[in-house]
Amino acid sequence: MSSVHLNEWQKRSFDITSGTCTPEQKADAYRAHILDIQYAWANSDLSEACTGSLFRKYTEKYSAIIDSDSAETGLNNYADSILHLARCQRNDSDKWESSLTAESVLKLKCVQGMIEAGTKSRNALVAPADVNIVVGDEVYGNADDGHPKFAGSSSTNRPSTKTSAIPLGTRTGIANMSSLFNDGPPNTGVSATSVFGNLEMPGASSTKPTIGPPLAVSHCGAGSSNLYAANQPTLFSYSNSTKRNAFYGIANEEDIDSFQTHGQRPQGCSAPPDVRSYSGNGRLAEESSLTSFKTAKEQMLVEQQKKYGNQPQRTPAMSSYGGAKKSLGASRSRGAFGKFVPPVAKQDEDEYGRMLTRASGGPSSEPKLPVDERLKNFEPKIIELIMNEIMDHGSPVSWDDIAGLEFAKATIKEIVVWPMLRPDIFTGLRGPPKGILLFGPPGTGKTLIGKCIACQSGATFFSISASSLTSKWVGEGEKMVRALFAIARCHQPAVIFIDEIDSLLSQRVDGEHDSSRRIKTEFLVQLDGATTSADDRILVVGATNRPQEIDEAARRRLAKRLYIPLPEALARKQIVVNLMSQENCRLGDEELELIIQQSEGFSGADMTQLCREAALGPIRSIQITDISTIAPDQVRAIVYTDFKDALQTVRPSVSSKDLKLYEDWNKTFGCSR
Ligand SMILES: Nc1ncnc2c1ncn2[C@@H]1O[C@H](COP(=O)(O)OP(=O)(O)OP(=O)(O)O)[C@@H](O)[C@H]1O
Ligand SMILES: [Mg+2]
Repeated sequence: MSSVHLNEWQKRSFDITSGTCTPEQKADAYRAHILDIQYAWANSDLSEACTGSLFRKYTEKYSAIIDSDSAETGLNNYADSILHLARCQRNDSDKWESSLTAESVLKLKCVQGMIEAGTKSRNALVAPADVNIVVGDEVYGNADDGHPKFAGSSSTNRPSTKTSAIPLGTRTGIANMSSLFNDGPPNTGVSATSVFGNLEMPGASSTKPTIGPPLAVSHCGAGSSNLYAANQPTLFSYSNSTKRNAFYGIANEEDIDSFQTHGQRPQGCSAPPDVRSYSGNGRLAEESSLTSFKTAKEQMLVEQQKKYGNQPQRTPAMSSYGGAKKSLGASRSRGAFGKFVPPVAKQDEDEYGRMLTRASGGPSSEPKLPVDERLKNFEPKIIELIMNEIMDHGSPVSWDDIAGLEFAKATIKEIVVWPMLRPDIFTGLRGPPKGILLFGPPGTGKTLIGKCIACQSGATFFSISASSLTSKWVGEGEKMVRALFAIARCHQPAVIFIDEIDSLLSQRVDGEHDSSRRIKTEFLVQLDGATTSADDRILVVGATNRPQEIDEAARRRLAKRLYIPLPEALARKQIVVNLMSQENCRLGDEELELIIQQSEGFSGADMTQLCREAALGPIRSIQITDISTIAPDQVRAIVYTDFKDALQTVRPSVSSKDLKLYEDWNKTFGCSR
């Protein structure tokens, strides 16, 4: 070798042995050695014997690094970087276009051979990978018109472990293949006509009985039959479905049906070949079937068949091609309709009965047949809706939590609590009214009273909003109302609290939508107790801040109309004291009085808002930088100035004009003294 080469060689050898080289560098160095050896040999610098010896030595060293999967010393055939390399490669596959055309396919040697063989040889046409088809000796093509055909006569079958006899069609039972594929998949790119020319298929038109010899078919297993269904360029057909099924044996019936093409193709005609295999890679299915190669789809089908046995499996590729015949109804058991459940199932009704009985607190064995009977007239979904979504179990509220409103509280206790406790005393004229209307300005505690009734009355409490009773489905709203009262009757004593009742029972006007009018009417009927017995202990409590909008019929039925006014000074004081008792607050009596004076005209909600705002005062006085580190007990107490600041921003939400309206309505329709 030249001195230059030797120097380089020595340098590389030194690097390799120094121990600082990475496997990649070592591999490169050895590869360079090998190239040098080849180069020297080519220049006759090395003898053949020496070249062979060196070449072997360094190739072994090189391979030891390349093939080793050791992370420290090997490259594992560049496994880690191979993808990176691949990514760097230019890839023009998206620009690739198949060179196959209708003409070029016909010119393919294999196609030519097949057509030729079809005319001359009885065995040349179909030899799928997994199905051995033996055609009797007498079967051969009739080449009088140049088109391959099967002609049948008597034959002997080759013995097979699992055979099905399939008669071949005579010429009269042969359909033109081109007509069979006019409805074929558009993605084939090559029409079947062009693939096969005017190749005629036997038995496609099966109106006449086939008289040909039986075709012995040997199945290689479940998977193979499925594979067959997927790829078979089936150039024969079956005269009826029984025979067809006999042919497929244990093959999946849906797969078979997927061969049924749309439209004109007559039932019982031959299954189409998988034309995609012609257009996709230019290789005939016949050829592929002769090898053991399986595409991923084929393998999947085999796996599915193994997994699910004979259960019908719908395969997308197939259904996209055929399957029109069975798609109606057959697919109902799965897919979008698979989960459909009829809304009213007989057994479900009984289950609802039991559920309702359980929900009412009694053991499931407790006989409550009359109750359940009445609810059976309602759709379970409506009952479920009311049971699950309307029954309210909110956070506990006591009467003391409601500041002021002494008269309203006393009246409600009289109407709701006592009769519930002593139904035997509150009978006849002393019987409680069936409806209460709580009306007043916003934020005065009407909803709060409803919650308190829920907690304190001991009755089953239904808290519903008008929107949950109205439905976009015509007729559903009335059913909801009826179901609500029916369920309430099953759970007596019961309180039905309807917040914002004005939206449900607003005055009926001309041009109003029919469904909302019907809901109102139904509600009034139920409210009137027309359908309830006198002993029913159901109370309807409505709350509204728009009493003037309530229908006069509804107003009459809500006999106790209680005005829930703005809180008086004492009530406002109680709200502040209640809320501040949970906080670090230092307010003198005088300061408290000042706050109460300055909050004249505030509603209960406004007072709550004032306290919230004041509570933020100490936080606002903390430096922003200290906020993240300050301990909670270091935050200063809430003081009068915080309230003074809060009063600058919190204003009363009820105007004196609005207040006048409520007072007038109260004077006209209210029950307050
Ligand atoms: N009398 C009260 N005592 C204590 N807190 C009250 C009182 N009134 C109102 N509040 C406070 O105001 C909040 C709002 O009250 P609530 O929701 O009961 O008002 P409302 O009368 O139903 O108003 P709207 O008519 O707007 O529905 C309550 O959660 C409560 O914190
Ligand atoms: Mg309310």
